[in-house]
Amino acid sequence: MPVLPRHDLPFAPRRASVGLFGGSFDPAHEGHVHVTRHALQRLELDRLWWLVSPGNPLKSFGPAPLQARLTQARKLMRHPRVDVTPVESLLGTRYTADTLRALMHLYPERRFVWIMGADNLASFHQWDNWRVIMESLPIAVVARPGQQLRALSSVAARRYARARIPARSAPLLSMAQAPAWCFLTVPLRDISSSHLRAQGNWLGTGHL
Ligand SMILES: Nc1ncnc2c1ncn2[C@@H]1O[C@H](COP(=O)(O)OP(=O)(O)OP(=O)(O)O)[C@@H](O)[C@H]1O
Ligand SMILES: O=C(O)c1ccc[n+]([C@@H]2O[C@H](COP(=O)([O-])O)[C@@H](O)[C@H]2O)c1
Repeated sequence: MPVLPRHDLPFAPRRASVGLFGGSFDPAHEGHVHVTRHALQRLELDRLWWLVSPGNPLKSFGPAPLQARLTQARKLMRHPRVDVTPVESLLGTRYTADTLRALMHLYPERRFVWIMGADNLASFHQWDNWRVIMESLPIAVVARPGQQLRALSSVAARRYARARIPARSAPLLSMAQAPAWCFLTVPLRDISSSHLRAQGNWLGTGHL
């Protein structure tokens, strides 16, 4: 994996709360934007970074080229507090646990929160070092159509049931000691990258 110059890493002031929203974004869509806007607001975040992944380690097929996904995602996600970044390429990491360890080392005193859709909580126990992730930083899980039951009955949700905080306390999540997680019920958006790819709307060129 190419390791790019680290001076391209995003900025966050010390003590800032920063949401980390990892994904393939192949392509990015309105569902991602929707999650981002709700997370910024409900978690009262100072910044939110999209971590456009070199490739999900659990997916057998590779995504479109990173540069094309970044270009398309940056056109779609425009917000003064959001950065769309290839952090994992810059750091040379692929697994989330490694990425988080590197970010926490590079950005001391920031309050990171991991953000993911409910489908990812359902399969979270298959991630590399998932318990280390759970115990490293607070996590916000955002509702996704058809995923609520799977997510809330998942291995991770059950194992960390006592670490769940109520949604009304979401503004406190970035200050909570891990393990701590919260399920955010938001208006549902039934949209996915796989659906857009199946429709042939995304050719992986950076344009939709
Ligand atoms: N419509 C949506 N509602 C809530 N969360 C979503 C939605 N779409 C994507 N996410 C979340 O965004 C993150 C990145 O997702 P990803 O880039 O894989 O998009 P996707 O639509 O799930 O892609 P694919 O269909 O290829 O699996 C994941 O945490 C995922 O759960
Ligand atoms: O670290 C892992 O084992 C791992 C396994 C599956 C997914 N992830 C991360 O989860 C995020 C969402 O992935 P995806 O492909 O569903 O968009 C993205 O940042 C991936 O790198 C991480």
